[in-house]
Amino acid sequence: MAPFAEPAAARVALLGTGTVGSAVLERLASWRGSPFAEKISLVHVANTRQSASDRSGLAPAEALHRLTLAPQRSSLEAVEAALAGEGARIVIDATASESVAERHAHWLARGIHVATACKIGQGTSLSRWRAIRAAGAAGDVGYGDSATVGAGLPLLRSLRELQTGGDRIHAIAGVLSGSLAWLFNHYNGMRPFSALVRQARDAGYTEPDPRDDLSGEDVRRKLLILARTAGVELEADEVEVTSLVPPELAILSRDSLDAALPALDMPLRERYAEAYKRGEKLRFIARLQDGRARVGLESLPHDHPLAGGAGTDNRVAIWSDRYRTQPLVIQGPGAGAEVTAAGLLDDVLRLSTR
Ligand SMILES: NC(=O)C1=CN([C@@H]2O[C@H](COP(=O)(O)OP(=O)(O)OC[C@H]3O[C@@H](n4cnc5c(N)ncnc54)[C@H](OP(=O)(O)O)[C@@H]3O)[C@@H](O)[C@H]2O)C=CC1
Ligand SMILES: N[C@@H](CC=O)C(=O)O
Repeated sequence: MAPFAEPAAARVALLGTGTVGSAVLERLASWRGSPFAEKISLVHVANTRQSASDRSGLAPAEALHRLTLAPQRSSLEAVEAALAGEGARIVIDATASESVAERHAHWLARGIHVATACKIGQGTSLSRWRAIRAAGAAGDVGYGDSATVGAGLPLLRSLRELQTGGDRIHAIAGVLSGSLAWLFNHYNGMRPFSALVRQARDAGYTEPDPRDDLSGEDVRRKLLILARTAGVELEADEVEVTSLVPPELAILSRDSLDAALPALDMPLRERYAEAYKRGEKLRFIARLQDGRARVGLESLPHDHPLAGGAGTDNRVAIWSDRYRTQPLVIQGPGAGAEVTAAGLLDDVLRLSTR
């Protein structure tokens, strides 16, 4: 390379073209002609069914169309070959896939950066979290996880910066689910809760299976990521989780779920009525303190600091050495395609110049 030549654009593979993946493509397309676009070359796009690769770059606005025409079946084996070439290599994980998460450490070990919205990599078993951390450190590659908690809100970044500045994290508490925040901000006992769940799903706030939100599993993963980032290396089963999903709903296949959602209605109407009588609000809260972690629905006084916010707002309080009495509070939209895609692409831009 000539001494002052521009570095090659980072080569990017996007896995997942659903709610978040499509928004990533839209944001990339909106960068056309801007300096951001020059930093990134999209060379591979895949969902579960198909994949399309082009070494000279796929136009983001046409990527979904290229995918429908692609003769190539989707295979995770193809990702490395598709990324081969000069410049930084980055996988964007916009799936909710166990098999994609299982490969994060592998890609890092091969010198490929990973930017992920999926929490299964860092938010499930401790051994997988450690494998990802170790592979990233050994390969001097980056793992972009901003979108995994708070859909890109500066939560993980703040925890890391506080610790880099010498603080110990004492406790974390707050609303970590955008869909549950939206549900409890809108539920007033009049419309059935199940109807609101359908609306949150259709707006793209829930996980592909909304039971992952309602059961507290998604919040468990986020709390595990926050706790581990704060130096509290918990195993998944060390988080006490109280689910909102009745057993008869939990056992159903995804295909039969929609019709059975009204099973949520009566128990939540009762919880709401009790809270209302006391002048309180229902909020789905995650708490970490003294190495103990728990997640579940709480009834909070209406003026409680964690009861505020609107829409899909996450609201998270962090206590540390410098924020000993009054916590640092971070609030903002915690779900939705656009903010999540923006968080992912912030990470991609950072990784592209590492
Ligand atoms: N929605 C939100 O507000 C937020 C979501 N996230 C996370 O983003 C991720 C994606 O969520 P969302 O877009 O809503 O989910 P969707 O179900 O809309 O999209 C998932 C996509 O992943 C694809 N996919 C699944 N497995 C594979 C695989 N092995 N290889 C390639 N593609 C695969 C699916 O393919 P196919 O189309 O063929 O089914 C689909 O295109 C989740 O992990 C979620 O937790 C994080 C923050 C906020
Ligand atoms: N389903 C999640 C989406 C973001 O992680 C949520 O509701 O917070």
